[in-house]
Amino acid sequence: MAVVGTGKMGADHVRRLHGVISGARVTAVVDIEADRAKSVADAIDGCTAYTEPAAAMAAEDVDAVLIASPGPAHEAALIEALGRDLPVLCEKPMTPDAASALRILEAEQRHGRRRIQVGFMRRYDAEYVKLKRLLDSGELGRALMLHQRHRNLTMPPGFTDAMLITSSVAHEVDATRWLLDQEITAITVHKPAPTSHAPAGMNDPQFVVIETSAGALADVEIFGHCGYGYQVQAEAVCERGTARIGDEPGPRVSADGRWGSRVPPDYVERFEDAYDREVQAWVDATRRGETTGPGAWDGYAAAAVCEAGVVSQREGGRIEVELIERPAFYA
Ligand SMILES: NC(=O)C1=CN([C@@H]2O[C@H](COP(=O)(O)OP(=O)(O)OC[C@H]3O[C@@H](n4cnc5c(N)ncnc54)[C@H](O)[C@@H]3O)[C@@H](O)[C@H]2O)C=CC1
Ligand SMILES: O=C1[C@@H](O)[C@H](O)[C@@H](O)[C@H](O)[C@H]1O
Repeated sequence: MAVVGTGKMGADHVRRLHGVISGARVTAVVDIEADRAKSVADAIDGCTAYTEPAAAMAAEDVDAVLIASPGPAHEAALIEALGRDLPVLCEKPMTPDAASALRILEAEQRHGRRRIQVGFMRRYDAEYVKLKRLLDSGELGRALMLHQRHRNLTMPPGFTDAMLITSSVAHEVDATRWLLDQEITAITVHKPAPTSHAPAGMNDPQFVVIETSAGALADVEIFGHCGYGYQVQAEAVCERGTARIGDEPGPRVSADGRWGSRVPPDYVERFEDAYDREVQAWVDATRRGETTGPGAWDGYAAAAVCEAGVVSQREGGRIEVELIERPAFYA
């Protein structure tokens, strides 16, 4: 298979595909930075480095593609993969806005067969899966509210206010839709006084309120520069009880006069198992000739909600989300 984009996520996925996952072999890696692709390819027997996604996808030994280039580059790579009938695991966001996401929905429907899985890996995280099962079981009754916290140690240079929504809150947008099995109908983004640790001019943290089709409310604290680690938590408030995840990712250690757990530095460590399960599930489905997991409809819905969120962030107030009717193809 080919991996497109060999930056932080792409290189980690290559490591995972090569050393952790069974049933797949990385034969091509692509990066517009030729040296970066070459250094990743050189570490793997039989792997060729490319600078053009189309050239890698045309290679005879490429049967599937993992896309981990930046969001704005996804549309072209997805169209190329669909044109070659290659199964794809595309990192989130599927595309950066609703119009481009719609073009992908239309292209996949014209293709006539689902080929795209989107990298919303929280659906494969053990704690999220347990929370989903609990909510689906009905034991706690109907879910009324979802409280979510998403804190990053720091953000890479160039990370913008809009990306807090399109790149970070995108995960809670998908988690809310998936956990509650409801579409999102409106979003409001609030901007408290920023932390002095954020770059000048950046509104960080932000507080997002999401309304759903069945009248549930979800909130998300997104904090890009919390300064102490990477922390993702969620609590569902239901009619007969509450359920909370994400409090304790590591073992509780007593040592040096202290007791407690550690906070991981980033998503690569916090969600390592989830990425492993996500990629293994994709490889297994691909080998069976199937496409499973979050798909292009989920990528489109998330893009539309995030786009509305960026409008709320910029202009203030509550913005309604307009989704097209869900095509039967994505039922
Ligand atoms: N699921 C998750 O938790 C996470 C997902 N991501 C997603 O993964 C993707 C990559 O993010 P990072 O690895 O953090 O970015 P990065 O900036 O570290 O790496 C991106 C790489 O893609 C290369 N690139 C740029 N345009 C390209 C093109 N047209 N074709 C091929 N290569 C190209 C760049 O040279 C760079 O090496 C993004 O879509 C991002 O949103 C990122 C972090 C976590
Ligand atoms: O996708 C991711 C990053 O792009 C984003 O910047 C982080 O905030 C998220 O936690 C991570 O999962």
